[in-house]
Amino acid sequence: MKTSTQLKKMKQENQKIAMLTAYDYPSAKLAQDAGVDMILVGDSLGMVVLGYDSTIPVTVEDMIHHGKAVKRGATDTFTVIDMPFMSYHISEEETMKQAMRMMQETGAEALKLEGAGDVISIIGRLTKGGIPVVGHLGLTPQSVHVLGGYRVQGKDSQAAEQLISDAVAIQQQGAIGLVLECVPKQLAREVQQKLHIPVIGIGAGVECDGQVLVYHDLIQYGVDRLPKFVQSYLNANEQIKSSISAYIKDVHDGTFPNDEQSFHMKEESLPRIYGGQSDGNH
Ligand SMILES: Nc1nc(=O)c2c([nH]1)NC[C@@H]1CN(c3ccc(C(=O)N[C@@H](CCC(=O)O)C(=O)O)cc3)CN21
Ligand SMILES: CC(C)C(=O)C(=O)O
Repeated sequence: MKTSTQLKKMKQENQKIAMLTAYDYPSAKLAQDAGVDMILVGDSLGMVVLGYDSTIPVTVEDMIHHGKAVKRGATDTFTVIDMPFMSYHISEEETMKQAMRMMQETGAEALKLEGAGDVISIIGRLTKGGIPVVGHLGLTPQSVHVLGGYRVQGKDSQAAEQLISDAVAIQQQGAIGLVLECVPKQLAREVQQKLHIPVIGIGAGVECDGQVLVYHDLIQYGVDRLPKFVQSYLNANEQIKSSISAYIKDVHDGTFPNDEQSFHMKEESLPRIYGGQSDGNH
């Protein structure tokens, strides 16, 4: 497993970090087997797996349930899990309790928290408690209704400067990494150069220290609209649908199952289950 120290070293040596989300045992296992550097149990879970139209309905319970499955499939990959909507905003005590549960029950290596403001001091508290934290700035989907939609952030100089100072503050609190989502590439480059912790981008250009994508976007699985920043490598939707159609046809046609896919018994065993019909006396 790559540790947070090794991930920081990758940045120093200009080695790009490939991160991918996973939400269950098979996605985690395949991501690990393919060799991803880090896994994110993102709260995008709510949208791509649970069918909500935002990440807001996702609960700590949901994250733990899926996080446990991911860690069973990714025992040897550094795994970050999202603290969901409002689970780190009620009070410091509530935040610490939920963070403790998420770490202890899932076995994840780190937690990710969106935003700055009050979140900055919380990142310091969690770090002091022994929990590695990844920050998340730019488009922070848990605030979609405050931001007024899933839109590019940090486009004017004031917003860009605020984002840079937030990034520095998050690093000062001990964060081990930062996700930058949907910001202009020039701003991402600025943050990448300013920080010594890895900056992982999504819709933030190529000059980040690494990239993260949503698993279901990468393979086009169950999603039908892809954001412009996604690179997709497979159309699982088409392949899965045509496989299921072929199965339906085979069942309807009576060509599945064939004889080889069926279980057989010896002829002489038949009489008993048919009530002994073949002894000739009935
Ligand atoms: N399937 C999926 N992929 C993701 O990357 C993702 C999620 N879900 N859910 C949680 C957040 C929400 N994200 C999103 C969702 C939509 C856009 C989007 O439609 N963006 C527009 C740009 C709009 C603008 O120009 O300001 C785009 O065309 O890409 C971006 C990020 C990223 N995350
Ligand atoms: C899009 C990534 C960065 C994320 O936060 C998620 O998957 O929830």
